[in-house]
Amino acid sequence: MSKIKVGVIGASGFVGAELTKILLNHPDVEITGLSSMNHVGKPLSEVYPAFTGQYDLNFNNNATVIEQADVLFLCLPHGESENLVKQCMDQSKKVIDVGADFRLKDLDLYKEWYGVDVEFPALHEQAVYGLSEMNREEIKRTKLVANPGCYPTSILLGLYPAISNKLVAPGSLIIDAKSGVTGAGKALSEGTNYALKNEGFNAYKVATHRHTPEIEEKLKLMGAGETKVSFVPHLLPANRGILSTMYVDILDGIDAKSIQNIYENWYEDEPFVTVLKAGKLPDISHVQHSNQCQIGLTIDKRTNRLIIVSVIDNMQKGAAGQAVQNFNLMLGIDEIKGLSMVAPSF
Ligand SMILES: NC(=O)C1=CN([C@@H]2O[C@H](COP(=O)(O)OP(=O)(O)OC[C@H]3O[C@@H](n4cnc5c(N)ncnc54)[C@H](OP(=O)(O)O)[C@@H]3O)[C@@H](O)[C@H]2O)C=CC1
Ligand SMILES: CC(=O)N[C@@H](CCC(=O)OP(=O)(O)O)C(=O)O
Repeated sequence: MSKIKVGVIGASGFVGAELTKILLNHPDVEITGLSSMNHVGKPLSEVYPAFTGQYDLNFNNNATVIEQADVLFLCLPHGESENLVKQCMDQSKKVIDVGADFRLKDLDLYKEWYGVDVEFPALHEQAVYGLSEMNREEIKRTKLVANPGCYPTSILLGLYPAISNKLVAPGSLIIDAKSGVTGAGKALSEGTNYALKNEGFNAYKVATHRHTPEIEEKLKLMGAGETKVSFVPHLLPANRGILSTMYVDILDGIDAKSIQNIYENWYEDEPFVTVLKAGKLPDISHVQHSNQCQIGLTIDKRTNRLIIVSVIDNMQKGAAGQAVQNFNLMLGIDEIKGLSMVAPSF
């Protein structure tokens, strides 16, 4: 079988580099181009010396990379993708957009939270939200995937069985999440400066983070109805990983064992989601560098709350790994191909 020609737009960024690393080990892929804005003409190894002596390719411009590939991954800042996706689709390419431009179906909400005007609404209608475990069949049929945000991936996977099986009263949910600093991308601002953040730990964008409408919109599709979430992200002094904790009121009459069983059965056949045995809790170090999500459940009998703890690697299941999972689905390839299943980090 001839290899699939793949280009990475914005390969000079953290997610683009992580994707390039994954794609290099994907047996069905030939990387035909890597693009950047400020590094065109320079080799990948100059920006990421880890590639030295292993693999190299000069960064090219977007138009050339699009032309030479059949499938494009876009790893760009918000608002930069829409135009380029239009160019890709006009040339009949398949696209996985890792940024936020196509995640929200409600375009008024998108404008409100991102401050970006939509130029091509029909493209937004076409896009399928790429939470692989939720929309697998639609992803297989689409030409445009909107890869989910990193926080929403961990949160939605954690809540999916409880919401879909109506185990909890969605009402208003409390979500408390922590992300490693790679979540902020390569262009480190003062907010993620090592000297300022190492040994520190802070909440940010409390109840104002742009992932809030994405979480609410997708929870509704899972059956939650009109739900509001109080979402509080924190910056963790670690490179990678997201740990999200969700607190939800259990509906009367549902016991701990049933909830545990429903979760375990729901994800039984999922290669990238594991529900831990009762009493066990996940740790970001158990999923770093892999495409895994691990979920631990606790029933707080005193308050009648289900407390769900969900962990992922923001660069893998939260971005590049899930993007390749969606690529495999779109191209009819085994879903796990090229993806790291287990990657102990210690
Ligand atoms: N980091 C994470 O954990 C996650 C990130 N995402 C999303 O993925 C996207 C990329 O994030 P991340 O890699 O972290 O960000 P980075 O800031 O690390 O990288 C963005 C890259 O985009 C390139 N770029 C910007 N504009 C253009 C353009 N017009 N054409 C070509 N290249 C361009 C820049 O290239 P250059 O420097 O060469 O100009 C830069 O290297 C964002 O939308 C982000 O929100 C999603 C989930 C998780
Ligand atoms: C730690 C940190 O700063 N994280 C980023 C979110 C990660 C990200 O890149 O957002 P998308 O998934 O929407 O693309 C933030 O809070 O803005």
